[in-house]
This record gives sequence, structure tokens and C-alpha cells, in this order.
Amino acid sequence: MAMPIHLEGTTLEGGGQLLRLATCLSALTSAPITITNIRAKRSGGGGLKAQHLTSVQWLGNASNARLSGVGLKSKEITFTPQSRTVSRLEWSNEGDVHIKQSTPGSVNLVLQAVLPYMLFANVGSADVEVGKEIRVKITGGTNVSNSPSCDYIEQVLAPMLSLIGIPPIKTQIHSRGWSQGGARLGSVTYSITPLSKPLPAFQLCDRGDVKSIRATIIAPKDAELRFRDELDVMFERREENIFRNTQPDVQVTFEDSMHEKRYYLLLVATTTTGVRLGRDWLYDHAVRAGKVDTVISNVVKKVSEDLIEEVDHAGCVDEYMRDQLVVFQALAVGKSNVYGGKRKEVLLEPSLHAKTAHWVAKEIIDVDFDNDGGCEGVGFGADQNYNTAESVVEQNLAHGLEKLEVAGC
Ligand SMILES: Nc1ncnc2c1ncn2[C@@H]1O[C@H](COP(=O)(O)OP(=O)(O)OP(=O)(O)O)[C@@H](O)[C@H]1O
Repeated sequence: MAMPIHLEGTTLEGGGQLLRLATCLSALTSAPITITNIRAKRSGGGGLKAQHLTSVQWLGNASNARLSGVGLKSKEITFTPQSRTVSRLEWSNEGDVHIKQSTPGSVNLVLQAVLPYMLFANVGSADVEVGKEIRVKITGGTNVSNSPSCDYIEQVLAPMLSLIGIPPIKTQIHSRGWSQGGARLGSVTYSITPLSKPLPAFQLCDRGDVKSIRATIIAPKDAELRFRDELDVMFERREENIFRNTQPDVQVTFEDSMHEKRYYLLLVATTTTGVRLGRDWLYDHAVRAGKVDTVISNVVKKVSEDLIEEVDHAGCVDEYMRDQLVVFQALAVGKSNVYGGKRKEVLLEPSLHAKTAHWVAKEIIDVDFDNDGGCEGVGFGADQNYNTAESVVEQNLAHGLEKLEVAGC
């Protein structure tokens, strides 16, 4: 049997993302891995939290893996996938998957671990019903600090994945789960259509101009007017920083957060080439009586400044999207390019999360990322049943998607 690939869990960012990506790639490729010192630099002693455990166990089941050392707080695990095909087909034929967490761990970090597996596991399998959706219901936190919110998934990640050739992902939030204002469980269903053929290389090189902004406010009902006013004033003042060459187009939606300590704002810019850039904040400081106005103005100030920084660099991905696209570049057929933008004429460095994802992908499937965001993917599944470039393009067109081809990459 092959020796497991050893990954030192404290490398670079050294958080849960390293574990999620490593176990996902291992499950897909059947390469056994051992991860040591998992999250060892994180506060609270590190090791697997419930959210990480859920992801590892689900991927283990799906890929029929032998798991060793896997439990709450484990700092070292070995993940040895046994067979790919049998269990892959088992779950995908069902159509419904329910991943339950008993804590409000981020549902979207669980999604981050399982989504590439769900999309790619059946690539090249002749038995798969093309176009058959998997509905994945995940219980946990829908809005959790330091993780993508369901709103970000729906408004940024899913449209960006469509842009690179992944069949559209639908989001249905049943109830919200929060890490702020008292822990609370929620649930969401994502409808995902697995790829049946390899993902063609994709090019995200031309950002275009910002053509619209969508603001999603979730806050206590009695803060609605104040929040909307604060946003109006900000958009008036920052119009030129955001829209530059285009007519301002702003849409604002409001949802009652049902708790006096839950304030959330997401701003999403959509550009003329279909790129989405998002920044958000789930307010995580104390909300003092009589200080609601300060909270609102802090939230609007921070999120709008963060978004303007993303607009300024002219790249095709926001800070978070950059690391979340790495796995798709690594698995695609041929060279994909993702332009990360410039500051003062110098290419923006990938974030530590992005560098970590590059490192994990290199260790497990031996792909390299260059400084300007290019990566020659392994062409996952291309050596199986369907391996012509034309058939790949046909498949994506059948999903109603166009490949984004932009000159200058
Ligand atoms: N506001 C945000 N919007 C979108 N994505 C986010 C946001 N904040 C963090 N992320 C993404 O969430 C992931 C967080 O990975 P990280 O390793 O920090 O997670 P974790 O499992 O919580 O680990 P740890 O508890 O060890 O920090 C990254 O992919 C990052 O890009």
C-alpha cells in the first residue's frame, strides 16, 4: 500500500482549511494522507472542532476511507480512501444528503470541504445520470465569523463558480444559524449538479467595471431605517470610488436578525464581465445599550472600505474567493488563470489562506501556482472515459454556461 503523504498541520495559515482541502483531494484521488499538529497554533488547544470532524467523517464515508485518530480535538489523523467508485455512486443516486452538526459550526466551511468532492467525484463515470442534482442540507451556523456566510455563497461563490464552468448552485436558507447573539442552529440546502466530464481550464483575467452593488443588511428590525440611511450617505460619498465609469446602481435588502446583538452587512459588486467581489462583517464586538448608531456606522464604514479596496486592485477575485478557487484551478484540464489584482503597480500577494491551498494542492496532486495566478491543473477525470476538449466544452454548454475567455491573461 502507498505510504501516506505527510502534511504538517501548522504550515502557513495552518488552520482548518488545510485539513478540508487535504481530505477532499485525498478522497478524490485516493491518495492516503497523514496530517499532524492539526490547527496546533490556534487558540483553545487546536485539533479538530466539530465542524472539521463533520467534514472529515463525511468525506471518509463517501470515499470509503479508513480513518485513524479521527475524533474531537484530534491533532493527528490518517485518512486512507479505499475505493472511489462504489460509495461515490451510492450517495449521488439518492439525490438527498443531510449533513448534521449539533453546534453552529459554519455550514459553509463544511460545504467548502465537500463541494469539490460532490462536483468531481463522478467525473468520467459512465453510470452517472447527467444533470441529476444532489440536494445537500447542512445544519449548523449560516452566519459565522471568519467563514463565508450563506449570503456570500449565494451572491459571490455560486455566481463565480458558474462563471468558471460549474453548473449553477442554488441556495435555499431554511433558517439562520448564528455565532453572534447566542449560538443558534440553522440550516440551508444547496442544490449541486455534479460534473460528469472534466472541468475545462478557465480564465478570470478581465475584471471590467463595477456595474451594480447589492447590499444585504441583517439587523434588528428597529435598526432598519438607520442602517439604510447610513448606507445611502456612504454610497453618495463613495460613488466615484465604487462606480467610476458607470452609472450607480444600488440595491439594498433588509432582513430582521431577530436579536439585538446580531448585525450583519454584505456588499457585493458585480462587474461588466460578470465578476463578483464581496465583503461582509458579522459584527462581533459588544453591542452596548444606546450605542446602536455607533455599531451601524462602524459596520458600514468597515465593509465599504474593504469593498473599495477590492474594487481598487482591479483583480477578478476578492481576498476570500482567491483561496476558494484554488481547488478548481488544480483539478481543471489545462492552465487556468485567476488575476488577483495590483496595488501600486505591484501584483497583490496571495493571502496566507491562498498560499496554504497552493501548498496542499502541490503536496497531494503536484500542481504549481505561479505568481500571477496561473496553474496547470491535473485535468481530474480526463484520463477516464471522456477526454476530448470538445466534449468538455459541449458538456458545459449543455448546462447553459459559457466559458469565460478573455484576452490578455
Ligand atoms: N468573510 C468571509 N467571507 C468569505 N469567506 C471567508 C470569510 N472569512 C473567511 N473566509 C474563508 O473561510 C475559510 C477559513 O479557513 P480557516 O482555515 O481560517 O478556517 P477554520 O476551519 O475556521 O479554521 P480555524 O478555526 O483553524 O481558523 C477560508 O477559505 C477563507 O477564505
